[in-house]
Amino acid sequence: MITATGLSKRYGAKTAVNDITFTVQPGRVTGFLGPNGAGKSTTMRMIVGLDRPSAGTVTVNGKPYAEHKAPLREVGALLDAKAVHTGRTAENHLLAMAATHGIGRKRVAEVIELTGLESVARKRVGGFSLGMGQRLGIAAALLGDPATLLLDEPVNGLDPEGVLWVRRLVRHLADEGRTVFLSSHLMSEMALTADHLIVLGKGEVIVDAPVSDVIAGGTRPRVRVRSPHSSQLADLLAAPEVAIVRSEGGVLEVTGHEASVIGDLAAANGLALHELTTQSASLEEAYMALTADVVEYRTEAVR
Ligand SMILES: Nc1ncnc2c1ncn2[C@@H]1O[C@H](COP(=O)(O)OP(=O)(O)OP(=O)(O)O)[C@@H](O)[C@H]1O
Repeated sequence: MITATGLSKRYGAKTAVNDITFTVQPGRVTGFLGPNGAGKSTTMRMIVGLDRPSAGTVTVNGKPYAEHKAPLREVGALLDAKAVHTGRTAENHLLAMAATHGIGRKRVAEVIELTGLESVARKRVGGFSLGMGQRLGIAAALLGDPATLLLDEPVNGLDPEGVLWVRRLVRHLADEGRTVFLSSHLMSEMALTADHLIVLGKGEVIVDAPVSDVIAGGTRPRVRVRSPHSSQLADLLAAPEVAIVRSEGGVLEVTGHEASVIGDLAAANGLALHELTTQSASLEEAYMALTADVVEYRTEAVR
């Protein structure tokens, strides 16, 4: 479990993190989101004692990181996959880390296997691709079999098979009762991986809620209807709070009516339907709506 209470970090005049309070619960995957510069990396660094809070506290499994006698056994962190001695082999890197905590060769071999690094374990890390570096970072995070995992952009640089592997791995770790806290800029991936979301904007928590609530709250569901009588149907569906977009092939995109209402209305008027689908809203849309006011580095629309 990770608990932040009134946590702040200032760099000179710049407030990177402003009085945030949140708990990352065990047994579920919590996604950590926010626009560039929102304070995610700063928060993660404070969690693992790499940055000192200007105010407030953050604990991992009940204690500040620095007070744990064997921190690798409490929290495994993937913060910067490139922060590895490039002259070492992957195996030697893991053995060196393991030695600081009295972790044996057997566990090193286990995490190498778990992360699919067997074929490159004796190669120098300097020659690793981004994806291999990520796998090594995840292997290092898992080394101490920790109850809490902190993964900053774990799918960065991974191929589709690697992305799927991370998704399954974090799900498995959460199902074992561990606390999993991960950041990603890939909303579609986050929607598939996380159970709960904490969203930062300009150093403050703007959302702390289940993924399903975030998606449902940020967007109105759309229903796609296809009918040979689409014009007649559109006239019947028209109402002040209802938006209808007509497309080719007798397709209507309806916002403001549930699929059941549309189906019943069509049946009552003897209008055949060839398709009636509720389009699930995307996390990306909900996220964009939520963070529209807190984006610090705005880009111009491409013309
Ligand atoms: N060492 C530092 N000195 C001064 N300012 C800093 C320092 N580290 C971070 N900042 C500032 O603090 C703010 C938060 O940065 P942080 O890297 O935590 O954001 P982030 O949410 O991780 O962003 P990104 O998605 O781009 O990684 C930014 O405005 C950043 O410029």
